[in-house]
Amino acid sequence: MPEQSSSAARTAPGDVRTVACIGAGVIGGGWVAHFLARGYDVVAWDPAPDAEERLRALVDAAWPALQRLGLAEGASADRLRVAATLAEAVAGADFVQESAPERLDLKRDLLAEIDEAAPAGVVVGSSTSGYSMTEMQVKAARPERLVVGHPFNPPYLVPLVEVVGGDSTEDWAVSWAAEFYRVAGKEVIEMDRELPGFIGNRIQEAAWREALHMVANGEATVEQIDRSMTAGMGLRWAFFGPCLTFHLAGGEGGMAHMLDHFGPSLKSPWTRLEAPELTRELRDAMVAGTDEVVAGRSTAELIEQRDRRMIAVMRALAEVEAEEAAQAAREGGRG
Ligand SMILES: NC(=O)C1=CN([C@@H]2O[C@H](COP(=O)(O)OP(=O)(O)OC[C@H]3O[C@@H](n4cnc5c(N)ncnc54)[C@H](O)[C@@H]3O)[C@@H](O)[C@H]2O)C=CC1
Ligand SMILES: C[N+](C)(C)CC(=O)CC(=O)[O-]
Repeated sequence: MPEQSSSAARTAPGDVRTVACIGAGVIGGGWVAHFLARGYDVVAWDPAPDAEERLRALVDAAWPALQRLGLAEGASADRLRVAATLAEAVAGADFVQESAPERLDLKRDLLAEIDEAAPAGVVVGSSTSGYSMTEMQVKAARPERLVVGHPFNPPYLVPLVEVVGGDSTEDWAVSWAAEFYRVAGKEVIEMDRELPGFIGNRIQEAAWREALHMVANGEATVEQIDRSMTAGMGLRWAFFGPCLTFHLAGGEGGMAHMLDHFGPSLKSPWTRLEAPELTRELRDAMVAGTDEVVAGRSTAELIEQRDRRMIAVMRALAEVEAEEAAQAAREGGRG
């Protein structure tokens, strides 16, 4: 990590008033809706000729859901301004979120352009799905303030954002970005090191690649694959991640028993991914890490919490599905 530069953030995370969003497609538009709903002024820029029309349509479509979730004081879709140039968009920004296409060459040039135009001390977050900031910040004159702020679609509903700097990013910028995203209502994972694909995408890409293999080999249909998630583990993963879920697979014996019982299955052809050796060190690390998440709750308490939350998720889904079915019936049984 480079020496701390004399520059530090121009604005405290809690004093941000204006956010610039560069790139206003699926994700950039979702960020615009999120920041507007959290009560910020948002200035967007996107080179596409129809970008403003698309952007305002996306915000208008998202707004009812955001109103149901609860808008911040002073939040208004009217606080969106679309700038004619990138420089105009970032000139008065307290924070910049980049959401341009996932192309390394484009990100490098764009981050350098944003860096040149944005005031000193303004942190810039990239929505990149998997590039490291180290490889993206190579053309920037002031790379110390560039971080990854990887969201999940749609950013205005899915709370997670993964934050990590590059080799030329300074610690203050990573800490500032993590704190700003929290203040802006996001759930932050501040990573200790760069990892291609960060955390969430590595997990979901593993599932995604298996899904593609199964379809390619005629082993499962798209419908079966999606239903295996929505009627299976997806219900659990909304509130217990894969580790805590498998802790309960071990019953009273927890993660330790689960690994001892199902450890040999790691070598079964259940996946095309190479399994790690289940060493004693890995076993102990999984048990210790899970114990931290368990935080003293008994298996009975966890089972009760799991079942209560799963019933809540299932009831909420059933309620929405009944409303959708009734709506479809009113509309003449739309397919
Ligand atoms: N789509 C998704 O589910 C997610 C995407 N991301 C990341 O967000 C970023 C944007 O992805 P999407 O919104 O899906 O793509 P998109 O294609 O929907 O939007 C990209 C936007 O960037 C604009 N653009 C093109 N060249 C540009 C430039 N030089 N400067 C500024 N804007 C430019 C385009 O006009 C377009 O509106 C990518 O880095 C992607 O990996 C992150 C999380 C989820
Ligand atoms: C498909 N994707 C890799 C761009 C998805 C993400 O990056 C995160 C998400 O929204 O699932």
